[in-house]
Amino acid sequence: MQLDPFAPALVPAGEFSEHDRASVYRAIETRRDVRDQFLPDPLPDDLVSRLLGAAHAAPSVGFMQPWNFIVIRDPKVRQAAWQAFSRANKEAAEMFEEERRDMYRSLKLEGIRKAPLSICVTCDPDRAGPVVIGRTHNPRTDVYSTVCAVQNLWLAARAEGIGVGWVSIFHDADIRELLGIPERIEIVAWLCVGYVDQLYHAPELAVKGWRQRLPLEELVFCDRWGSQ
Ligand SMILES: Cc1cc2c(cc1C)N(C[C@H](O)[C@H](O)[C@H](O)COP(=O)(O)O)c1[nH]c(=O)[nH]c(=O)c1N2
Repeated sequence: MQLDPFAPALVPAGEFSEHDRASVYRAIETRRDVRDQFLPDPLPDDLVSRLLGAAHAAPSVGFMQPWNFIVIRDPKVRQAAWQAFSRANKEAAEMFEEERRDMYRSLKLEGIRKAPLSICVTCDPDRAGPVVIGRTHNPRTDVYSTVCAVQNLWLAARAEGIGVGWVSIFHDADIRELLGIPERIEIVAWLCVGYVDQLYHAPELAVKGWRQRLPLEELVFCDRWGSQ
């Protein structure tokens, strides 16, 4: 898309009404990682386009826009992804200390088959050539940018009544093979996406006693690492 050369480059920032502002914070505060609450209703194409548009509006290093979105509806592909998850999840359980293992196994950590749609988000490190503004001294900023796209999608989905669940318990090679992703492309996220009518009031891992939200004051330093 070409920019209109006659349009003013700077426009008034505009104000958010109190209601607008509250809506943004409400989306942020009530966004949840969804695993089991997905409804089977299919997502209309225009809705999916809006979510992808929100993702594509994310900031990116040097305006690199390194993302791709693989939209997966085929139940056979989702079934195969679930099998890959199951294999990795069995291995994952073994990595936790014995006292935590049973609890880990009791957690639901994906909604791959229940959600009618999955979106695999990838990062192309070569999208903007070998030298990119802002990435010259930290090559990982391409992935950071892609994660910003995921978060935009997640928040837009919340406002649309759509739940999103991020699944990362996979062997990279399994997903690469399943979706035909070339080696040079980085797999960033597998997102389960679907309508929801109920959400946990707090992170499910907190509700289930796995881990609680940390006090913000402990995470904020003044002027120097460790100084509060
Ligand atoms: C990079 C990354 C990877 C994962 C996640 C998140 C992120 C950011 N989360 C979701 C995670 O558990 C969740 O965000 C936290 O527990 C906080 O809960 P809310 O997102 O606030 O509901 C997640 N959840 C899950 O059930 N299975 C998973 O494999 C993953 N993987």
